[in-house]
Amino acid sequence: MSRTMVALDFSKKEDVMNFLDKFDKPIYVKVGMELTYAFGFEMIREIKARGHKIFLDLKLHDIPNTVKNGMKNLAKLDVDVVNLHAAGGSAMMKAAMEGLNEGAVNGKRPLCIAVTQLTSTSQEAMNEELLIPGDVKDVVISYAKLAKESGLDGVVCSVHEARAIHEACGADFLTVTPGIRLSSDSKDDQKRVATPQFAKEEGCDYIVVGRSITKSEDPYKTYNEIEAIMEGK
Ligand SMILES: O=C(O)c1cc(=O)[nH]c(=O)n1[C@@H]1O[C@H](COP(=O)(O)O)[C@@H](O)[C@H]1O
Repeated sequence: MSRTMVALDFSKKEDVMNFLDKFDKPIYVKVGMELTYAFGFEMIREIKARGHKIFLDLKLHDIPNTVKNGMKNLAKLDVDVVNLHAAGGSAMMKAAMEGLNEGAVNGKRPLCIAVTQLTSTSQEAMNEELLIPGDVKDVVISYAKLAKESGLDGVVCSVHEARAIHEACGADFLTVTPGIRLSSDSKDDQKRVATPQFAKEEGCDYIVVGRSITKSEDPYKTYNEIEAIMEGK
């Protein structure tokens, strides 16, 4: 199965389906706020029916009881991965895992990963706007440790932190890395970016790629080129 999760950040349902029509084998896709808020969970069922794996990226962040019950309902969708913000703290993350276990379908719950610091957050913004002192890498590692202690399966981080997270939390602790750009691409709103090649070298388990694939001239070709790098072919 693919190590490239394609962010399906499309505004029209037909664009999603046209994109998926190009693939004759299952891939990993990420469904986020844009699609879910526009089309609801029906979209999840349609994508699942085509055999694709789904990372449902709704980044929960609320009081523990609310997150627990929200996660219980997300688990019932039988998606492969869900996420939350580590900034919600250990009580929230532990509650999320309880909810996921309660909602598990046939004894199988989705994997749960914690967003550490968004890849659109720069060192300066973290220190000066969010008032979190220190080095962004150290903060990401400490959030990753908290997520691990809270029973989560991994984190969302930038490529630049993935190696240190594996060293601190173990090789099995998943690192899922957005902020991926080809060397010719614009960074857009992302700050902590890296190429697929560097992600592969740093041992990232999965990369999340949106615009570099979906806005490329030939998305199918670009996907295959990126996936070949991740698979080391
Ligand atoms: O949780 C995420 O997926 C996520 C976390 C993060 O720190 N940064 C980040 O970009 N993402 C998501 O990854 C995707 C990146 O899209 P592109 O910048 O177009 O490749 C978007 O759907 C974001 O919502």
